[in-house]
Amino acid sequence: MQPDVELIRVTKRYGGAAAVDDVSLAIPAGSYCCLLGPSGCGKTSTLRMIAGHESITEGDILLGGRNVTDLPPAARGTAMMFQSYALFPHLTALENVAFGPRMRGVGKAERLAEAAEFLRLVQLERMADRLPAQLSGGQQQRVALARALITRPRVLLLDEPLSALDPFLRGQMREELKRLQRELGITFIHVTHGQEEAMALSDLAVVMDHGRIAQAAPPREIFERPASAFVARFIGGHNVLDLPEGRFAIRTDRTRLAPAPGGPVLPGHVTAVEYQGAAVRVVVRGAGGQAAEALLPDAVFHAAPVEPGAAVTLGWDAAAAHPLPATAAA
Ligand SMILES: Nc1ncnc2c1ncn2[C@@H]1O[C@H](COP(=O)(O)OP(=O)(O)OP(=O)(O)O)[C@@H](O)[C@H]1O
Repeated sequence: MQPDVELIRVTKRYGGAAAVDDVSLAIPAGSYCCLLGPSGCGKTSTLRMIAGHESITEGDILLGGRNVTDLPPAARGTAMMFQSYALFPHLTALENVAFGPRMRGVGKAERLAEAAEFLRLVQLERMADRLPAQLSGGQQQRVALARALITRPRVLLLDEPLSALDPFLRGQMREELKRLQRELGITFIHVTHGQEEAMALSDLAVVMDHGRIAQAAPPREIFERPASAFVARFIGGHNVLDLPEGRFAIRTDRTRLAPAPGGPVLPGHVTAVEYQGAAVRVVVRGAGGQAAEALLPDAVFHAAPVEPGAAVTLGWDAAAAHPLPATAAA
């Protein structure tokens, strides 16, 4: 299938430094793509270049096979949803959603009917007459979403859409975004700091580091086969260990406080024990000062509990150790 969005050797320089450095990426049509990485890695610059809000220093961006590199935002077929919802405070929810069609000259009755349909899509039809100040953060965000979707974009761009919400609302809104993307069948590109968010949402997760793509793959592949120590550390859930056989990423949930028969081991001392409900996280300072941890099912931990200071030997099945390139920084 032809990719919906294609970045071909895209670079963005602000002054001298490259914020996005020779990035190539193909995002399949109708997929949920998350751009993730630490602060300053170039996620937002990449999104803004796709939207047309930022010029491209070098390279090309194709949307649906069309080169949009030099097109203004409105001519691209994208819509952007921002972290701050940027609703008009003096307009009702319905009028906010109807704003796009109003600008396009759609008649009042028609645009309000269309806006009502999109408010229904985000399950907010009962709040149609409220002003933004009379809505919760999550509700305001749904209005912003409806306002972006009413323009019928082929690609919806979302810049940290969940970061202003409390954890409960964030979970709800996450489900909502995924449902909408599935129902509408359009491509979503979503910038996030959060690996959990990217894991939950994406068909394609793109981990960025210093303006480059560290790995682009379905989230399960990234979790099971991180391409570098940076990726393994960033997505979490892994110990990155330098062993005599080389450098490995070993999932913390496959690490135990006992040697696996014939498997590798790391002796050390417990430095912290953190109860997490279904699991207990045991942090260990291993031989040579390497930090590692074991995420144990609660029953396993409580069958043989340990305390900080205890001498332990971490073990794992040899098959659970994923080899990493030795040169990877970070
Ligand atoms: N308008 C600008 N002028 C100069 N430098 C910029 C500008 N916008 C971004 N940068 C720099 O480009 C780099 C990438 O920034 P960008 O906002 O794309 O990163 P990010 O991954 O989205 O970060 P965050 O998660 O903090 O939003 C950073 O080093 C940033 O300081």
